[in-house]
Amino acid sequence: MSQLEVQTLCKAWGDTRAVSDISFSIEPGEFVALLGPSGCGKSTTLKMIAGLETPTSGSIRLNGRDITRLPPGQRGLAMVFQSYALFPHLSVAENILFGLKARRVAVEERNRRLRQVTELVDLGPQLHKKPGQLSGGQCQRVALARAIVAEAPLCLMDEPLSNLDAKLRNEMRAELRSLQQRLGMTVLYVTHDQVEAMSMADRILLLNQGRVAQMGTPQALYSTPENTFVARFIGNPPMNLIDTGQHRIGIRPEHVHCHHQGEPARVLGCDYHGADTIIDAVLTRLGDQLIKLRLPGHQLLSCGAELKLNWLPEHEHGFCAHSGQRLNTPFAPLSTYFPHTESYHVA
Ligand SMILES: Nc1ncnc2c1ncn2[C@@H]1O[C@H](COP(=O)(O)OP(=O)(O)OP(=O)(O)O)[C@@H](O)[C@H]1O
Repeated sequence: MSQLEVQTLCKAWGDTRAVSDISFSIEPGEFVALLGPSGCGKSTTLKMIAGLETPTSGSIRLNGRDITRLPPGQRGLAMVFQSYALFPHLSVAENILFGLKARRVAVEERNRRLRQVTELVDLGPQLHKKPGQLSGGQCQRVALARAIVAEAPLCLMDEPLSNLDAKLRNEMRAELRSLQQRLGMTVLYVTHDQVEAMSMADRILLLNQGRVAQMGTPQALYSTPENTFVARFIGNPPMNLIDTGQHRIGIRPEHVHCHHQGEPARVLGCDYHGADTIIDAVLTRLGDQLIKLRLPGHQLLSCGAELKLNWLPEHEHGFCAHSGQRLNTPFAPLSTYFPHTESYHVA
């Protein structure tokens, strides 16, 4: 039985349809990232699962129990918020144990869980401090500890790392993921950051305009995007989409090579990233459509330089020019215009 089962969930405010017919399930111990651009309905979905927003229609089941209309306190869920939501006048220990006290869990049991969790999140020396005396990363650990001691069947996390600086965020991602795996926690994690979702999640639920664009493993979304929205949202720089009139052909920047035979292109500029260089060019025989390629190392190509670009036919993704849906039927690949031979790197 799935831990969480969401069926045809909808939320509308007047004419605004924030969430339309969302269905998905989460298995026990799974880490699912709820990903999508601003305004796609992530928070609304999370709030409906938490009981902070009433669905217009649809159902939510937790461990087989229908919780659609239950008040938040009776759902037995743990939550970690972006703002940490710590009580400033309570100590770290009191903050961590607040929920257990409210549920009248026995003192011995509370202390046992506190000892266990402080070791897990490395907060031992901070237990008597107030949140105002802690760093952002430590506050985040307190919020995590509070969710862990709840031992809830599902933990909802709403952009919990977005207030941390880039370095700490990276460290906390790895820490959080390893804790979740060690404890077998089931997590639904809201983020708008595809790197976070790709690196942490077992599966990603990608939303677009209140609907499910695709749900699957990070690899599935990357290698077989079901539509042009997924193709462009996952991957940085995004997948190139080239209109051929009949179809839209997708090619990832890392799959484009410079080649002595290939589609003529003119360089617009280079962006050096250390390990590689992103080159912007236009395809001169295809209406000057923009194409990006990722080449290893430091590439110095001047604006206006002429290139020939090629890629393997199996790296092409075909999409319907009108609906943007992935083509399951064979399509005429662009790369048949020029036979593939050994590629070379730009000097
Ligand atoms: N209380 C409300 N009343 C009316 N419209 C709302 C309300 N809350 C959200 N919306 C609308 O519903 C849509 C989805 O909003 P939601 O906050 O779920 O998006 P989100 O994906 O979480 O965005 P972000 O990443 O910016 O937080 C948006 O168009 C938003 O304006």
